[in-house]
Amino acid sequence: MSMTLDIFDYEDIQLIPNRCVIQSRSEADTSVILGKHSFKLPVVPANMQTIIDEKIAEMLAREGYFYIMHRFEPEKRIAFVERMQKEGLISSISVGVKAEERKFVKQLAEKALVPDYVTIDIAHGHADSVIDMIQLIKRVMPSTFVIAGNVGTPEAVRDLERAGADATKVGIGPGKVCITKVKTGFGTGGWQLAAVKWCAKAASKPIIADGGIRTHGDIAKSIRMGATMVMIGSLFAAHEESPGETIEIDGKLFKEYFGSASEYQKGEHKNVEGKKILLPHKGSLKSTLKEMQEDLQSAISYAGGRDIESLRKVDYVVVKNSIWNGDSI
Ligand SMILES: NC(=O)C1=CN([C@@H]2O[C@H](COP(=O)(O)OP(=O)(O)OC[C@H]3O[C@@H](n4cnc5c(N)ncnc54)[C@H](OP(=O)(O)O)[C@@H]3O)[C@@H](O)[C@H]2O)C=CC1
Ligand SMILES: Nc1nc2c(ncn2[C@@H]2O[C@H](COP(=O)(O)O)[C@@H](O)[C@H]2O)c(=O)[nH]1
Repeated sequence: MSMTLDIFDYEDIQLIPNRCVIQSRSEADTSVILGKHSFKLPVVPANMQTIIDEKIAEMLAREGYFYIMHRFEPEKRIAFVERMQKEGLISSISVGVKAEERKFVKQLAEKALVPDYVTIDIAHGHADSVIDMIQLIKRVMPSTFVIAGNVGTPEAVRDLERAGADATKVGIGPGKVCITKVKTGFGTGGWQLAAVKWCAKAASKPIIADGGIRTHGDIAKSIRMGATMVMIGSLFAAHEESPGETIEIDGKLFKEYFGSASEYQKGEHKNVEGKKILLPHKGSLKSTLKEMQEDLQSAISYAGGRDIESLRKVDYVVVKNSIWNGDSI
């Protein structure tokens, strides 16, 4: 097979502006539809233990944002889904693929406790185990929207879609606390945006671009390359509400952010593919979400449109490592 693939990442791309048709950025509509629901932003905080907890999940659901609860306190998931559904909020959880996770899915179905969204969250999502899990969920809870991942190739997207996935999550190793690329030699780190484009071309259902987002502008770039939604860890870490531990160093506050495959998550040093970092304490999560929305509204105005769809058609240039040009925010 011969293939020509343009290789670039977020910092190598600039989108080209079009004539503006709105009077104010506040007119730009940043909402997105995923499954049966519409959300305020095409952005979801990573389903990681230092990024989201039940309190944040509830806040996001109430405020109209998409969320995916992590799977690292498995025993709490049934009560969580029950509570969210009782309160009329969207229920969105994660599962793995091991035997106890299959049992858990069957338990949900037996209780007729069907989450709106279930994300199958494992490192190497192009796997028989994931295909089996998609098929199980679709058999016992057909109305659940299944997100499967993570993958990094069109073949994987097609296989998971064929198995019944409603969306696939793209990104092997581009994450801020990821060490997969150095531990295994594999991944989309350094060319994640090109991988999103490559996978999106093969997809017939939504793609979620996962990992490597470092600036708000990267959200618009992901959408341009075919993503419906963007999953973000590091930009959502270290907020007032964030679950990670707060640490004071020389009078400055930091918060921890660790990988789901790190020893801090696993409690042992086995198959470690993640690390822990400390990030300067940020303000409130709500203020970051507000700024993200304003920046995306501005991006839509540069695209010459009124909504997210306008970002999908803009021209772009590849200018290697150009955007920082020695600057920082
Ligand atoms: N997006 C990314 O780039 C990455 C994300 N992660 C995150 O880390 C967390 C832990 O992931 P993961 O270790 O998959 O979860 P689990 O430890 O729950 O593993 C899931 C199952 O898949 C098996 N498995 C895991 N990796 C492989 C592999 N490379 N080949 C064959 N079987 C495999 C495991 O068996 P066994 O452990 O015995 O092999 C286990 O049975 C997840 O939240 C994931 O999203 C981790 C790495 C990369
Ligand atoms: N290789 C690993 N990837 C991980 C791990 N834990 C989470 N992740 C992935 O990173 C993104 C978040 O990326 P960011 O650049 O926005 O910080 C997350 O959604 C996972 O897909 C890990 O331990 N190893």
